[in-house]
Amino acid sequence: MSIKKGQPGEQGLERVAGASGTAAEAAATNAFAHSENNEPAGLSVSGLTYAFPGGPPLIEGLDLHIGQGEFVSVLAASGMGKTTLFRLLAGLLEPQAGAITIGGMNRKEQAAKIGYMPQKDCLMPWRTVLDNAALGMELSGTPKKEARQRVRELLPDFGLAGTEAKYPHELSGGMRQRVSFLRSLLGGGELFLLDEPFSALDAMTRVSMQEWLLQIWEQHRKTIVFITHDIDEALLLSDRVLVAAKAPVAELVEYPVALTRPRTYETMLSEPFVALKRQLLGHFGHAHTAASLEGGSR
Ligand SMILES: Nc1ncnc2c1ncn2[C@@H]1O[C@H](COP(=O)(O)OP(=O)(O)OP(=O)(O)O)[C@@H](O)[C@H]1O
Repeated sequence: MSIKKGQPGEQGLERVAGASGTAAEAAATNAFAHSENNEPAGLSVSGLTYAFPGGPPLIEGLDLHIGQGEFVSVLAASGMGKTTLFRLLAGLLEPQAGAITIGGMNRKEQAAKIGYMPQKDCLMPWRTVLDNAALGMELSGTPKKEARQRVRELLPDFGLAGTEAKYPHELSGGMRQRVSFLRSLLGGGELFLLDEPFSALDAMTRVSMQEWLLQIWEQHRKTIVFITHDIDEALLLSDRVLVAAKAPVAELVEYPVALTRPRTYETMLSEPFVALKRQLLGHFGHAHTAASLEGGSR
């Protein structure tokens, strides 16, 4: 099974977003855009099937393609198997059937390109920000001095200026997530699987992290697959939102998000944004909420 289109969009919302010309151009001129073997990091999944031992299938015959440089969110009800899908993509679980390729190559050969970020960051508590962030580069063979220099150059972009000698326990949740992201990026990460990375953050920090992630993505144009329960977050960030229709997950319904970029929090107040939100609320059966967004008080 494959991705199917969501309900027809409102006026101006039909453009199928994806690895656009601008994304490709950005990739061509960006030092981060390709890792050493110069393969792009589009993700393809075909016939993916998984069940936990003794359990019913959670994912059955799923096909999926995410283009190089795309930002795609996955929305689904709790327990549908989003984290399981990510763990399969990251190679932490083995599917019973199906293939996963990255840049046309088997996922296993591309493991170094995958940055999997679970909800809780996995920083090493005994390492400073500088040493945590440099770890990815060091593991991929870059001399320590050079890795540290690269980290120092990028700390300000990641909102981490002045933190290089700090330890994880001295940082806020948002700062820890940014160190973790920087480590993956510098380690050659091309495809980022972000599993509700902001869910543990307070509302204000979450907003600034969303804006920060958009800015970093626009600079570096990595491929990002993002799990969230939050429709606003999915729409603000993504080129496409994929919704799991029913269990087992055999197909994902696609909602292209053709809102202009760069996007900021103001975008969420715009009419096209609200129109898309109405569609998604409708998808999840919140007909009353969707109707009230139309201005009615039914
Ligand atoms: N190790 C495991 N063994 C058996 N069943 C599991 C295991 N891990 C998860 N499950 C089950 O698989 C289903 C999908 O879990 P998963 O964590 O992928 O869902 P999810 O969509 O990410 O949920 P949430 O949005 O609540 O995080 C759930 O019913 C869960 O109980």
